Amino acid sequence: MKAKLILDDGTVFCGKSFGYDAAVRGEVVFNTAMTGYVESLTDPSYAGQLMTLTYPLVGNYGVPPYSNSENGLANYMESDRIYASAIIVSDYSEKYCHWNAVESLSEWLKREKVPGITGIDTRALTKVLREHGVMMGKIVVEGVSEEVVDENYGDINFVERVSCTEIIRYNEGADKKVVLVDCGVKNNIIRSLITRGVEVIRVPWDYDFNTLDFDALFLANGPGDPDKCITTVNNIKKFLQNPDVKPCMGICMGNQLLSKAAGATIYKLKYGHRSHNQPVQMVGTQRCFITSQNHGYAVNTDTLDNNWEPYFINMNDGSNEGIRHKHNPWFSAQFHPEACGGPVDTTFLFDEFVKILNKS
Ligand SMILES: NC(=O)CC[C@H](N)C(=O)O
Repeated sequence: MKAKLILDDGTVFCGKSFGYDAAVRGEVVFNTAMTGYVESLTDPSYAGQLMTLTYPLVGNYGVPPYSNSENGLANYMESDRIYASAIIVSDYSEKYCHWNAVESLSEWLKREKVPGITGIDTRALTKVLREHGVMMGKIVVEGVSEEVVDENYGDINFVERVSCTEIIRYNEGADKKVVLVDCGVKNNIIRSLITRGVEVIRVPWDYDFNTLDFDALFLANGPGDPDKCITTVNNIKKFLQNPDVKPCMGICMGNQLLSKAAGATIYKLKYGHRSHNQPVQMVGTQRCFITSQNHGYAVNTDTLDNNWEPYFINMNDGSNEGIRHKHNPWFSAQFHPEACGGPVDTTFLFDEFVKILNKS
């Protein structure tokens, strides 16, 4: 079936539908990673976005099963469904070969009712987005209704849509308890905590966790504009003001929310960071890490309260990549230490967090 991608500035790209045949509207973003379409599609942080992949050949390693491990988390996915609104590729391969694949990307997209378009010059499209900045767009499929929900990405509280609605506990009974605020958490963050021997108490984004009995706080990733999460920021502020100081770590949206609680403001990047090779420098050292990232907003470091300082800085554009408190064990990263771009280059941050926690 013929399909078109129509950007809000009027640019049109023609291709073919290989996913679910339906029209969809969303924020068109690009990701330059060479692999990882399964993890990216199931990352709740992609909610509301049409994900363009610049790497041309997509689909050739198929899709793994949703098999669950004993803790109830899907083994090979970042959540239990596709969250991206659509996928845009250059050259879709229906044939696949991988020891763990059970179906093709097309079959999976169709079953989950997610549109996919192939035959698009995704590098040309990326040039448009880099010049103009990310923008809204829609995919329409020939012979199918073109009606779409007319919402603007920036107006929606996506966190509310993807967060869990009740408390879920993992590794119950472990010595130390970590409250994990679920703004749209990726499974590998939960796995990274469980394998380090702590109990994880996963709470909804707007839950006042300060009322619980716990030893440390973890702020997860999530979709959309962090300025929509006022309730979470107020809960974090309460946590930071508590004289009983407990460790805290944040990732991505977690970095943004912790920074907001520390007085900072947020701005939108022109086209975000979505790739496996974003270089970040640890401030005060000559150490540079190649990191995996997926974010569209950034922290304005200059607006941080005096008790805080930047922890990491992006070496491409100088934007903030993490913050830390000058005296208390509170820190966060804008990149994803749990993601396997490297594959384990920055997982030491989890070790650091649990080491502080076990000492406390
Ligand atoms: N992965 C994330 O947590 C993304 C955070 C936020 N939604 C952003 O785009 O900046």
